Amino acid sequence: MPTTHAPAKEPGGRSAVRTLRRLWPYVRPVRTRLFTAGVVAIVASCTGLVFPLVLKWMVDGPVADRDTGGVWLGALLLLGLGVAEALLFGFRRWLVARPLAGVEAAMRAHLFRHLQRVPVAFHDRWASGQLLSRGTTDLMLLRMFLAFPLTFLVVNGATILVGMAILLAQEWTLGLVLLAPVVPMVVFLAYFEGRYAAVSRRAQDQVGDLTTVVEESVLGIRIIKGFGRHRSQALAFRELSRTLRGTELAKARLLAAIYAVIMTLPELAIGAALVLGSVQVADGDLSTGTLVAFLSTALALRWPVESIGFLLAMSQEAATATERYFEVLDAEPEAESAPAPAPAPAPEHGTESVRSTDPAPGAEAAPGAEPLRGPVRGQTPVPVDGIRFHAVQFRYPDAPDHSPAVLEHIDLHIRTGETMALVGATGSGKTTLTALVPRLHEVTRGRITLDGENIAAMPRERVRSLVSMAFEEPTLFSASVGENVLMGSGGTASGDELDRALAVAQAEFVHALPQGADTQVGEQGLSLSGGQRQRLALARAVVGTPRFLVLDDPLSALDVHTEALVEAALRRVLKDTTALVVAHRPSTVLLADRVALLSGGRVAAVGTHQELLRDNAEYAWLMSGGTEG
Ligand SMILES: Nc1ncnc2c1ncn2[C@@H]1O[C@H](COP(=O)(O)OP(=O)(O)OP(=O)(O)O)[C@@H](O)[C@H]1O
Repeated sequence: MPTTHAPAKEPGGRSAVRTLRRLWPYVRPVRTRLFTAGVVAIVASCTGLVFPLVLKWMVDGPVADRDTGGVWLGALLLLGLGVAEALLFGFRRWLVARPLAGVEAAMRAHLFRHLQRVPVAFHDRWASGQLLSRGTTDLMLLRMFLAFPLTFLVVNGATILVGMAILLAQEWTLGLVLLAPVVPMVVFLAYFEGRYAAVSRRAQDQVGDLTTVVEESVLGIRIIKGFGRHRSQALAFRELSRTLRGTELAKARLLAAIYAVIMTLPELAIGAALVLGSVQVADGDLSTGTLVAFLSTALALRWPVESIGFLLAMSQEAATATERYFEVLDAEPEAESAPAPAPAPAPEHGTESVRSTDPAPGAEAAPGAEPLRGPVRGQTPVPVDGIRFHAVQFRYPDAPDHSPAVLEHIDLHIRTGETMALVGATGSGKTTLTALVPRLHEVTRGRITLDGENIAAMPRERVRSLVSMAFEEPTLFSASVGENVLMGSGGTASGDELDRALAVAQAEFVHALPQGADTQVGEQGLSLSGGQRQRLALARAVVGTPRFLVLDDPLSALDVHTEALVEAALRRVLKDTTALVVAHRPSTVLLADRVALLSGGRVAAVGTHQELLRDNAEYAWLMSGGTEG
């Protein structure tokens, strides 16, 4: 199964440090704790460097003098140091655990909020698995980075500096021998950082692709089983996991090379220092205690040095995770008022004025006149104009530059109280047109008005409180039936409203569910039948008596008997509202006062069902059961 990739950027441009700096706003609130934890860890780590000094004192003092009491004192001192070190490290962990879980939660909440605010077109472009992996795996990597590599790169760096100072102070010639590998190691690490960045980016993107396949397989399990596609699905999964495995192995090979160098060079230096030191002790130029202390300090520095490799690797992965996280957060959220679309061109011949030949209910206002009547908001009469499309053009944001627009020169007027059916062949643009009314997409040209007000200038929330929708694919959420339905009124409608909406949608089956309207519908409402889901989606659209109703083929999954019942109830609702209803069947069309025929993204004709049947061959063909344009 092909997966849609997130529009991923190649790593490069930004350095890991610059990328990671973007985490600062999230880390800022916990900076004091993080800083304190860093200081505590440095003290704990440097405590480890006192061990060799105690050893030197013991070897040159009590051990050489055969002073048992002194040896016991040294041993107690070592024990005390060990306990102090362990307690300090424990304290560090306690300091960071809770605040960093908070940072992760805040980042996740921010990501989720942002995903709700980006335009629908963003979700059309991004694979859900990519978004999921950014909200889970990547954020976990970031928490681990803040808890561990960030602190320990500083702590281990400080420990190495203090340790080197102690070594140089004890015996500077041997100290220089240990310092010798530093330059080649830095050059080597710089070279590998870029390669590791590229491969870790690839791996994290592939985790996103894999997540997408798993998600699709779980959600589409019925199709997969029904069509016996489990083998091909498993094959797609295996292919992707094999690719991911290959990338992880490439990562492991790079890490192995880094480890090999980071571990071998210091070991060689320690070996050389041991030989050189032994010669100096034999020559009497160095005390045995100093050599023991020197080598113990060098060995104590092994872990801080060796850990640099994987700490850098984890930091690089965190930088990639940060980059991936901000790729989503950098996506522009929906602007409150839409960018000004290009001015509408002069209406072409044969648009609304020509086609609206019928004397349909809710007579057309005289051009230029804006009658004030109808529904009253508070005490102020509002202009009654219904839904108007003025020379609307629409092109999907990711469509190729010179491709034709999906909708072109749309001039339509759905008068107040009128129901207009939208009929057209598959792919003619019906769903796209309906999505423009609640501003799920912004028109690229022209404008749409609700009671004379340009929706592009209205707050999006207001548009959506005026316009209610039911989509062809009825999506329900993991919540109770009642919550799903009341969502349509923004949660403000009463229990009576709920009952009314359920009655309208012929969804009284709800009362027979185990807990009535409180029954949980399960993920995506899959515990209900298709027709039941569609009726609940319809109830959600009509709850709270919306001023404007947009229904995208709302009756497609109902049996003939239920359809007739829903239609009868819907007819009552449609009387009090202004509605645009996508219809494929004559029975749905008959709910409407007038019909607009959409053909190739243009309004080809507007009239009553009878008129269009008589005058328009395409319409007659569509109503007789044709589906392809
Ligand atoms: N998110 C999208 N991005 C790009 N193009 C799209 C997108 N959604 C739909 N299209 C294209 O827009 C055109 C109109 O699609 P639309 O879904 O509006 O048609 P429709 O008339 O509702 O079809 P149907 O009756 O089959 O539901 C199609 O060519 C389709 O490929």
